[in-house]
Amino acid sequence: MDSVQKLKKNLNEQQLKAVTETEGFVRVIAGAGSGKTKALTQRYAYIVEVLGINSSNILCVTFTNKAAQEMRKRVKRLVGENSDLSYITTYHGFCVRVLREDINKIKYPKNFIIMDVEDQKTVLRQVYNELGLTSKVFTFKQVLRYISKQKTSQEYLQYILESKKKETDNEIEKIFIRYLEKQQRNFALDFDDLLNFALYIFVNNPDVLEKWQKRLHYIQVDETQDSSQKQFMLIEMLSQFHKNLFVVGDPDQTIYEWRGAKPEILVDFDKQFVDSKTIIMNQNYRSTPNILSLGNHIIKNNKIRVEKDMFTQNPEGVEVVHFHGENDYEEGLWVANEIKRLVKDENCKYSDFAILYRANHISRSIEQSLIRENIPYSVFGGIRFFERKEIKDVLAYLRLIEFEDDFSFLRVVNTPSRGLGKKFIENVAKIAEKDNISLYSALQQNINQKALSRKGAIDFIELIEKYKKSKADLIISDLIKEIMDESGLSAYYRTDGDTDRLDNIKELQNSIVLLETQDEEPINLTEYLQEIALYTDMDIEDDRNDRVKLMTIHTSKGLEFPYVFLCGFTEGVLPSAMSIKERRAKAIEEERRLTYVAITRAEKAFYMTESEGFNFSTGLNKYPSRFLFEISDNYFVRKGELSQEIINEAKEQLKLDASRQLIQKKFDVGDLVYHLIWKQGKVIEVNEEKGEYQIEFVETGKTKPINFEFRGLTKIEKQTELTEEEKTEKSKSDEDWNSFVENEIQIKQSEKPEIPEPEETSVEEKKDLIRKRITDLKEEKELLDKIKDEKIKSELIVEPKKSAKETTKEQETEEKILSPTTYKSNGGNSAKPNEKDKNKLWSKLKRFWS
Ligand SMILES: Nc1ncnc2c1ncn2[C@@H]1O[C@H](COP(=O)(O)OP(=O)(O)OP(=O)(O)O)[C@@H](O)[C@H]1O
Repeated sequence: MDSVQKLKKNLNEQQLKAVTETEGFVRVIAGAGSGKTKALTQRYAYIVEVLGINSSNILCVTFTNKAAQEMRKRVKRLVGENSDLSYITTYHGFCVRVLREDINKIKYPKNFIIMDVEDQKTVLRQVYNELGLTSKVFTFKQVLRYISKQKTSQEYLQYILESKKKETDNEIEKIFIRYLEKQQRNFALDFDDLLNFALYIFVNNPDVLEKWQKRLHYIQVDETQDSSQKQFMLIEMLSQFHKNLFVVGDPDQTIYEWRGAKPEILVDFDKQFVDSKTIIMNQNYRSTPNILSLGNHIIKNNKIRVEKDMFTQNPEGVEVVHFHGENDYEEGLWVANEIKRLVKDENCKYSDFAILYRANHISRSIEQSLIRENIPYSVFGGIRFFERKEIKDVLAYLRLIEFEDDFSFLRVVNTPSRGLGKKFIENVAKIAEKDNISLYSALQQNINQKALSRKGAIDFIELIEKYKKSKADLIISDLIKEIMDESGLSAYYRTDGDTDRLDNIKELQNSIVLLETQDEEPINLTEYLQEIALYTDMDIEDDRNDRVKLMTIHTSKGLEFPYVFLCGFTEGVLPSAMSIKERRAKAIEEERRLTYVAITRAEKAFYMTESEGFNFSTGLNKYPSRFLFEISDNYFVRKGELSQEIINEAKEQLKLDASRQLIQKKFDVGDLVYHLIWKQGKVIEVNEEKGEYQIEFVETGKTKPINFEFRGLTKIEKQTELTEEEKTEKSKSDEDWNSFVENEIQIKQSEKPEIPEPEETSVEEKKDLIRKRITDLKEEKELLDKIKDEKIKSELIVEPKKSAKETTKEQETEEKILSPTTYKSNGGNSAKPNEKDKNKLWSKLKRFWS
């Protein structure tokens, strides 16, 4: 067989097209399981073997290092050992190649340093020392996030590459500037710099750009849906000479939009490159028709996508199953038993199973069931639930209170930091050894000794003693809550900025509440800790390769497994509470794509499971995911009883959310608007499908996409300079506005609240609610005042007045409500708004609260 035949072998018609269409701009929309990797590697080999192009003239960009390695391995099999495959790389990898060759253009040495996160932290440590800061002000994590955010724009390059100086009073900005100075002095580049520097060199050195353009005859991009704007800008620049650009991806599998991925690059590729060709690879080789139709059925509900229906010629297979449990214990147990049954009846291995979830904390109940049922498992790209730091910390507090053991003492005595260092612990240890007592007793009995009598130590002893006395009066879930608050652990994890840790602790509480509500007898702390100890010390003898794999859906991207369980298919988990709260149609679409990714990982069987109970993250009862209700009954069979009552409640909840989500556009093209940060701008595009405006801001000259529901945007009415008389009127009306707001607060305090509150709310809680509402109301007023002040201060662009027809009555009222000064003219002589306006205002404020 000659090499052409070899490379065309086993390809379907679309794959063959993708392999042989080598010239021009080509886009391949490759659905899940359609053999994208196969097409990409064969195409690369085709260019080398059949067209005779040297591999050093082909750039192939992948999304991860792992994908690049895999691809190099496969290509090597096709083209042999001797080709240079170093241009099969990631975006970062390619930028390093460019910089190694051309960084001297910006007077950096070719042996510049690439910093990893640890190096970044070392630099920050130095900066903190110099500025006399501690991590109490900002954690490294917060600063690193800030630095990365600043580096999404290229502005900072002026400070390191063009020696522009910057003064600031802002603490975090000061840290950033020092960090940049240190980077510059050491010729050190962090990961964000790699792309920015390469782009900077290309933009400012046309000769360098041309050299690279001419060198790279063919460019291939994998997972294009996950590329960011800047990454694609680099590719586009490079492809401008030979104009051979091949992009492949699946917009339905975009799951990194939150991190800057722009699926539009792939979706609108044909618009950007009008002569481009599009190939749709829609034959799936991975899954059964049942699994695939479920995926197709769900993803159809997304609006931003390229229409494509996947098909397969694989045999029918078994039905998709939905299991509903009464609680997460039942859910986990059902999954474990189903795995055991299949291993026994279908003769499959544990490694054939993957358990996927949206959020890490979901693994807790599943892990407990797997351990109980003696099923070996490993957590892919993560840590087992009971081995996570935060869980161990909380349990150590409980253990110390119950058992006073040394391990727990050492773990928590300085967590969070109480300023008790190594020397201090050594002193305690000496006494413990001499008196043959526990470390805790040594400290407690000698707390008045000079060497031990530190504030941190005294507080710690007081805290533990308090709970040793009161533990009998508290249920364990309350005990954890109080410890978290009083020990400072809650605050510690909150400032750490890692919400996953707090979610995991809530999940631990959740599991205890479940135990407490299930058992008639109150559970005893000793028994509980002993049971938990079993989970932290798993000693199942097993073949390390034959284990069930647990992982998040994000980690599962690009992988395939015979049997897949999607667990925790619960509203508030998938879609996540955050995406629901943000109320962005876009965020919900990304969550739907995650569901699609999970479904399409399965080859033989797919299960979706969820359960009733209480969700600590959302503070609400658990209901099945909204996506489950999007699936018609004929696509799956149900196991476990899902009562009509739960279905009704869940749908009611969704209706509530939907009514909140129906956020209409408030502005039209041409409207002048005011943004709290970027000040004055003009709406130049309204995209109803995406729910966003494109706004060009006067001060920065930049255009930004702003969501419809963003509250910090107000319309600027046509306004001319106020006369003195008008200014006096205005200030009078401001007083009226203030007294109106005060008055409203009083009226509302005395009225029965319009928003129904749970019956069991205590008087204290009600007071808190009211206080919160008053604060919110005041904040709303301050916001309005600020906008109003700015409006008057700024020199406004005068736009031709709109015709009455263009502005609807409703918009008028809405805008009047937004603008306090309009009350003056609204009711004729009366400065106060009329009843109708008051009600409108009130409902607006209610919306603001909700
Ligand atoms: N023409 C073909 N004939 C038979 N099997 C194929 C063919 N093309 C691909 N496959 C098989 O289909 C499966 C999916 O392929 P691959 O992993 O490349 O898909 P993908 O498009 O990268 O999927 P995803 O985007 O969902 O991760 C693999 O097991 C692959 O070997």
